[in-house]
Amino acid sequence: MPEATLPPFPDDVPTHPLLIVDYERIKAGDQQEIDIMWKAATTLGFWYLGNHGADTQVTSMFEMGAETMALSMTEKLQFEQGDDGQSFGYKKAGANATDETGKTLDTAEFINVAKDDVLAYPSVARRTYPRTVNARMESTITPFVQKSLEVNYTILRIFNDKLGLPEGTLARLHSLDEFSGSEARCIRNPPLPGKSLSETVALGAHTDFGSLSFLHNKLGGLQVLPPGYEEWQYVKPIPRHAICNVGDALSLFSGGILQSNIHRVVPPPGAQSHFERWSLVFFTRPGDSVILRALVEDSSAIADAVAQKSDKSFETDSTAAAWFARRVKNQRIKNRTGPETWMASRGTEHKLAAA
Ligand SMILES: O=C(O)CCC(=O)C(=O)O
Ligand SMILES: [Fe+2]
Repeated sequence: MPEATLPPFPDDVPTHPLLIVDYERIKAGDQQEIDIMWKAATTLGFWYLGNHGADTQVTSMFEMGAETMALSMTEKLQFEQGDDGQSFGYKKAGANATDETGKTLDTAEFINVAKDDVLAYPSVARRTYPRTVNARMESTITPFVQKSLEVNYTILRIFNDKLGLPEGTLARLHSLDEFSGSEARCIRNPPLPGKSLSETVALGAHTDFGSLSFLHNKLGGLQVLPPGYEEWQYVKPIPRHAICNVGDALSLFSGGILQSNIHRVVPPPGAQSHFERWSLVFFTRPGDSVILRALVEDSSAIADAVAQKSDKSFETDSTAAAWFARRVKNQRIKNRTGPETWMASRGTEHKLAAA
């Protein structure tokens, strides 16, 4: 759907402001701009990123998503991610719980494409995909993934420096040569007019599992629960601006200096609620074998941060692959035995909430 036909985000709905960061400036080393991003990443963990240069790739990815979601359910289900903790592939709407009660299911369907399959194409690295994905692998998905990798590795390089880590530390933990959970995701959420908000949570409250998320959306619906707030706050989409956020892995590596904040997706507000909501994310996640723990030996700033939070643990004893599989698996409603299953799908939000 052309953007011009979508109603604007209503002006009587409160939103949570995010800092705006210019990608070209941080890439060029502009310290003032880097300080803005650092402030955002160490407080809420969310910021807008303008001037990222990915607009064409994003538009094509939404076309790929529309072509994929238009396939028959029978065809899409051949590529479903399943109940074993595998993220790559198609996820049908209603496959996941949205809270500990297990009473409401998610309303979003999405397609996840592994960066490993994109980089290996036409060889199959992790799994196969619907024909609409294969048809656009070279023309659309590879350029989007390459661009997203460039953006996220630029941000990782800057955080590496700010955290006082030896050069290349974060890059090595996210090596492109190692299999990882990094993936591109295109999400479709249908309009559900007349249903109450509690029945229509598109994606339940969560922190992102990996290190960095590069998100593109057009309609409202994304909400954050900033530290110290009791009510969810909408994040208003700004045209041609991505929303970037820190995930649990990077928060753990940094000893909690970088913040991985809880968020969820609900139907778009006001007149926007009558429209399908599409969003697109590239998730950068650590290499599968990397243990998620604070890098205390590599940075005195991280060691100090951990020492100051003696009531929190930044040692997970978990590889990135196991962390990711545990969380994906335990939010699947098929695997639910009780509230403990939901708790088993959680990340750092409880441990770090009162930091
Ligand atoms: O659709 C959105 O705006 C956010 C999606 C999200 O949080 C996720 O896929 O992890
Ligand atoms: Fe998320």
